[in-house]
Amino acid sequence: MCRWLKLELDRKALGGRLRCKRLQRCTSLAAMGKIPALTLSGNSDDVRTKMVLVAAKAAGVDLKFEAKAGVPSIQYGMKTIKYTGAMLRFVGKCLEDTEVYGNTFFESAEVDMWLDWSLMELEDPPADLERVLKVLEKHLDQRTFVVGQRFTLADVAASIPLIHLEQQGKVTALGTATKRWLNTCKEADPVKNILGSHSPPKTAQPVVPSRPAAASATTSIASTPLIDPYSSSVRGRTEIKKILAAEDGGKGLIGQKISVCGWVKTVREAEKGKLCFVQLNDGSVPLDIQVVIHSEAKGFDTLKGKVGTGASMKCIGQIVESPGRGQAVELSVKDSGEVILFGGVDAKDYPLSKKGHSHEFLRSIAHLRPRSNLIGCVARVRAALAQATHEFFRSNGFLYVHTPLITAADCEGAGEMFQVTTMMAEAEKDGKPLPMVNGKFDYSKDFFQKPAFLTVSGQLSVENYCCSLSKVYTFGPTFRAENSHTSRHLAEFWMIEPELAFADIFDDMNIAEDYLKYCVSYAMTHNRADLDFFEDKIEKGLIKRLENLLAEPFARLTYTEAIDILIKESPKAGFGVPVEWGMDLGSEHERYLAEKVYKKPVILYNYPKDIKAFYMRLNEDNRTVAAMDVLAPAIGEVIGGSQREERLDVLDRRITEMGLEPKDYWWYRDLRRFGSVPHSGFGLGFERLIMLTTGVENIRDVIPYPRYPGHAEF
Ligand SMILES: NC(=O)C[C@H](N)C(=O)O
Repeated sequence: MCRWLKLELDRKALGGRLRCKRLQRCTSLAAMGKIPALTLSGNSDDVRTKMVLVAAKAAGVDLKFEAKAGVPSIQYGMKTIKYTGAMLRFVGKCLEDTEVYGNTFFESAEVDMWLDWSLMELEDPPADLERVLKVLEKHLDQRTFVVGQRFTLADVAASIPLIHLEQQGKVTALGTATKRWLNTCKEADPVKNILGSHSPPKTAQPVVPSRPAAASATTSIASTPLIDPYSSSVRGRTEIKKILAAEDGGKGLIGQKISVCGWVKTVREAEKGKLCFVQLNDGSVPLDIQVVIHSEAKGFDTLKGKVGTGASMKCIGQIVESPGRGQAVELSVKDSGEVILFGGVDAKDYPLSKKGHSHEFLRSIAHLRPRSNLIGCVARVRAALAQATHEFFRSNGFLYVHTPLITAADCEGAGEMFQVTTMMAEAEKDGKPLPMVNGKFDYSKDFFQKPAFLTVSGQLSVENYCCSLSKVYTFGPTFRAENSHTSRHLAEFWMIEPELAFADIFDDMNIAEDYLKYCVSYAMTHNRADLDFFEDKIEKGLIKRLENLLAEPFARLTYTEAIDILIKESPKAGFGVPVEWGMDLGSEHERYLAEKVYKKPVILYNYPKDIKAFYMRLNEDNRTVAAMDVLAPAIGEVIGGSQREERLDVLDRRITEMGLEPKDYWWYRDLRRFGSVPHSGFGLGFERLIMLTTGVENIRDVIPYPRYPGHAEF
């Protein structure tokens, strides 16, 4: 690749405008260029991290943030940039069309000068703050900004550490010029965006902003405001996550007056009723905050007999160091604090107690079970994995397509579909018999004028979009009317189905593996506290299993090779169902391969055609099709996919062989008549992915409202 092109691609990756003329002729190459994202990792509370984030915002550079302990650094592909000065200069120089590094050659040198000065003099804690502030006051006396006529890196480097010191109560008096300048900086968009629109000083009362602050582009805990902007009905509250999931466990907030709202997990009285210990949870983290309510607190008397497990309340108090074990800080509610009870609970009626419950019991109270630790953790991981799914496909250029839920086509040809009809309700309403013709139901009288069903897969519909937009995926509910009572099947489940044009079965395997790993690593980064809960309560060794999944390439072998291995292993393994070529592998065989033979996920491909669907591409051998399944330890099959049959004559033969009617698939066949291309795709059962990531063994516990035979309540 030409050097200029590479440079311009890099510049584009950083969010800048492309200038190179040559590149305009090479747009197709640009589309192919694999451009790594620019990422800053560091502690979100670290002033250096904040400086770099503000500088990137000011420079218009797309900088992804990843919370991580340790010294902040920027990663770009394999390259790393460390040290605050170097990082600030780097983001300042990324793009040609910004002025954050000054407007002229001389201004840039001035920016450099003040950058070095600030990094040296405003280090935390500064050696001699009074002297430093004097220098700054003198410099700013006749100026709006530190250098030139606009907000530059010099302002970033000086203002952010000062704001930080101010928040810690270390700045007592500022000169008039410095105050004016600092206010200007605080009002600058990049600063507001990263630090939040209001940074409460140390002992501020909770304030409800009149207008909700715009969500920050970066999603670090520190860059969102301490007080939730959408909490006006309770006059402001802080999410418990902001306190307990902070890297210092909330210690940085000691001394601050804070309000929290939530549901009581446990309550305990002490000192003859003069103290009340409450564990409060608001769902933002799997951790409860300990609230110690003293009898002199306003509202204390209203709690008597009403605050049991499940009650909802708001507590206003001060964050103090916790003398107890298990938490760094707690909320102390004394005479200047207040407790407000929203909804009390009569302990004898509330079905959830503080001790654990069986998963079966929780299912019977699906409306209340989100308050259990288990279902709370599952819900957070489920949401994160959905987010990861969209992020993965979007960043790889896939379009999200909504495929219909009601369909007249049976994708799998399996016939286990839920029928959608209004005939029965109408007949019942009118008291008339169902319309019949020649001894069969007369569907021409039905809503869709033909039999219609809930979809079992979005694949056939998404293929149409694939054969025009190249890379697409669908993600939605699918339905199977199997009378199955196992812990692995549901009548309603969610499926992710990507479809790629100009791709064979090996491309399909590559994307499946990359996607699975992306999701697992996303949960490891964003949901560590939830995963720790699963490790502790559900599956010992879960984290290790997930690390293993990420560590190595998945094993890949053909179905025929797998059968050979399984036959050899049979005497030792003692399978319930004997192994022979042509059989559909059972979960005992699949798990044996993944857990015992390879000890990691395995992709099997080239299955016998007779056990697979009609749309899978027939291989040269005429006996197998280009189908693949991903099998994971502890779970079994998580993904099933194939290269699709793109040759019309072969497809027609297969449809007929399977006892289906080619005319029912007229539109699917049209794609093979007009501009047919090799293409591939797969389906991943979303609930299986959650089971894989959490270790939860019953599929009914990873979906909010499980649907299975006899169960459609809630
Ligand atoms: N999109 C897919 O390949 C999934 C496949 N149709 C299934 O239902 O298993």
